[in-house]
Amino acid sequence: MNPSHLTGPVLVIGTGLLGASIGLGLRARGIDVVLSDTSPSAQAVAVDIGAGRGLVHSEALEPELIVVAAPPDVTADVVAAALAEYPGAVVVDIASVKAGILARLRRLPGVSAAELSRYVGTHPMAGSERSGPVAARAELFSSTPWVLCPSEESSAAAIKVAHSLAIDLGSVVFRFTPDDHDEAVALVSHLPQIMASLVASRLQDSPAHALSLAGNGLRDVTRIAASNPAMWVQILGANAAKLVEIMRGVRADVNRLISTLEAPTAPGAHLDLARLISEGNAGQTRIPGKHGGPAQAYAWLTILVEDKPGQIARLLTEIGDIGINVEDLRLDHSAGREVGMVELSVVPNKRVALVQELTDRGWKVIL
Ligand SMILES: NC(=O)c1ccc[n+]([C@@H]2O[C@H](COP(=O)([O-])OP(=O)(O)OC[C@H]3O[C@@H](n4cnc5c(N)ncnc54)[C@H](O)[C@@H]3O)[C@@H](O)[C@H]2O)c1
Ligand SMILES: O=C(O)C(=O)C[C@]1(C(=O)O)C=C[C@@H](O)C=C1
Repeated sequence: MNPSHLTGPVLVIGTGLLGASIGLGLRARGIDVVLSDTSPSAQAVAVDIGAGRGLVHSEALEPELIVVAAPPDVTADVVAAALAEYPGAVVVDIASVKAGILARLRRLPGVSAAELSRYVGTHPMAGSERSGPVAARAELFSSTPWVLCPSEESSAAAIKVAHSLAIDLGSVVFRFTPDDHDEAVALVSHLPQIMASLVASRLQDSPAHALSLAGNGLRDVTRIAASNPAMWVQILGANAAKLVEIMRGVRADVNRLISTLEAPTAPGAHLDLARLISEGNAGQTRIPGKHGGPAQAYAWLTILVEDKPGQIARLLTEIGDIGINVEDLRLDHSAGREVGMVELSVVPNKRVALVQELTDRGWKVIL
């Protein structure tokens, strides 16, 4: 592991999924992490999983960096309080929306331009549909984008510390204005959340026999529909104007598609359906691959495993021994059969070798 750019201590305020993951990642680099949360149980769990030590209010703490990882609607006020209480620290927040937080900070009485020079708004593009410190992972940020949105007031020294945090946690750093950030995440993060929730909400009252046929298509599209409503109310509300613009385009497409499906044999109907799918193909191939690099189509293979403890661990250990990197992994079960299916992807030029090696070792690979 390379030496850390941060020296610490780092105070993390808000020790849920993101705050505790940041704590775990920094602790793994040996940095002193101090944790604080308005929920004593969230703070205690974060301490218990090793994300840092609890803040002791009598301690004369002089943090190098404060990371505000609280919900978006309290973020500006928590940042302001941190700037005032720790005059030597750089303060970053990691909330999912940026322009509104900066605007509120500038409006808050008592937040001077000098104080704002120590603040940088940031957003790690990594997370999960789960909340709370129990779901935290030290590796959450590895190879994922981390956006820095410095304001005109942010000092070069503060931006450098924010940059160091992202780099120490293994992220790829991007720099956007707060407004450009909000426009980008409306499309790549907030719209997907809305579409996942819309699709999943159709399932609420659907007959159980229909759901028993659910496969990976449905799971892929709805994973994030399990996200925390309280958090997303704040995110969507704070980015409403940017979202409305995109959703008007979605509405026009949905209306067009409804008209097409109402007369599926009419001239041009098949062409319109083909257009939907191929426009989707064109957009999907533009999604970058890991490490912020160019899009890469991975090759998938499916391995049948006995449905008993330890089989998947054994499979992954053997793939590790073979020396091929697994890029993605999905698990599935055949209804009513004592067998599981592990679907995994690798870079295309490793697929044949992996199939051969696994077959030689007795695994049943479905091509
Ligand atoms: N979940 C994601 O996928 C994700 C990804 C990137 C960024 N974010 C952003 O990170 C932040 C935290 O999200 P999360 O998923 O970790 O949420 P979470 O619900 O898991 O944790 C939030 C924590 O903040 C605490 N908190 C609330 N008010 C506080 C206050 N005034 N002072 C101190 N602590 C307070 C809560 O008790 C809770 O423990 C949010 O701003 C969110 O927009 C989330
Ligand atoms: O992987 C997920 O669960 C996420 O959706 C994380 C995700 C995203 O949209 O990429 C969600 C919201 C955050 O602000 C940042 C990351």
